[in-house]
Amino acid sequence: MTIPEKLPYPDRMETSFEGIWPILYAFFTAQDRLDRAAMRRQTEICVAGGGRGMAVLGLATEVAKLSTAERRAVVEWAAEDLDGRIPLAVTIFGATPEEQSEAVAHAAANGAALAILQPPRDPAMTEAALQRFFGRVMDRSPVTMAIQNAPEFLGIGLSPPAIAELSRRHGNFRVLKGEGPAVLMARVVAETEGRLAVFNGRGGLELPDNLRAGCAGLIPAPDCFEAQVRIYDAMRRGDAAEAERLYREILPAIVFVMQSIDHLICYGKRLVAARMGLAQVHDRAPGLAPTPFGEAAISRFAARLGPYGA
Ligand SMILES: N[C@@H](CC=O)C(=O)O
Repeated sequence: MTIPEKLPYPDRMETSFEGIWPILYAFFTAQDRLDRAAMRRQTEICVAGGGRGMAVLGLATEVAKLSTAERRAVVEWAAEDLDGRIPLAVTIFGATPEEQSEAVAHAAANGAALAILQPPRDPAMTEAALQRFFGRVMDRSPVTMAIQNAPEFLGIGLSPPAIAELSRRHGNFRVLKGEGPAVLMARVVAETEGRLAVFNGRGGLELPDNLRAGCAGLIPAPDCFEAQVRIYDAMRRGDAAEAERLYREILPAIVFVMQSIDHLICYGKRLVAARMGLAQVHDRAPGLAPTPFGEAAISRFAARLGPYGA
């Protein structure tokens, strides 16, 4: 795909980047193909449960295990299923700026409001080289840009001052998707001086404290995102006591699931499947195999959370 210098897509700057934007898991069939029906069902759940937006192709979507054709299918299905009801954010995966620019153009052509650049999986890359890499993709992008900063999960990332510098250099870099403690998010918020809407992930760990730190919202997997929408709303109307009460209810499930990304993919996906009424989960290798103990825990959490409303 050729990337035109200036792309004819509409200005999407009006999207308000705040609130809870659940990110889809990748569900597979017994034949190891993406499960179209389960992907559609997740989108319906995200809309019905009050997602302010929806995201695809992050760590929860197992982006690194998908082929280019599968990544494109996930974006196209999400756009088709959302049908403009809430905005779509697409995580961008690729080893070179050119590959990432092609994925950004594809996301934009499918109406994405936000493209979230994941660093290339090259832990040897210096911070300055990573800034240049992101900058090259940002300069050619027709959509609002974010980066996913998850050094603990990806082995590569930017420090708060480097994020701030990148945001000063590139006016279309307006959102940060972090995966880190609330204390770190507070630093990023302070250093970027209001230029970025800062989201955290990590399944929603520390949600009330993330909001106190100045985060605009959260990009969690859908495990218990409707409760996170209620927590977000309670914090925004100043009812911290209610937010903390709701947070205490979901915290055991979040802690259980969010032990690592492999754990999230194995058990978080099973929690969503149980809540959706999906009888079986087919894992794509390589990945963590569930144990009977883990599956029993997921059944307990699913019973406590109940089926999704949609
Ligand atoms: N933000 C994560 C999910 C967990 O919070 C992602 O990128 O998938």
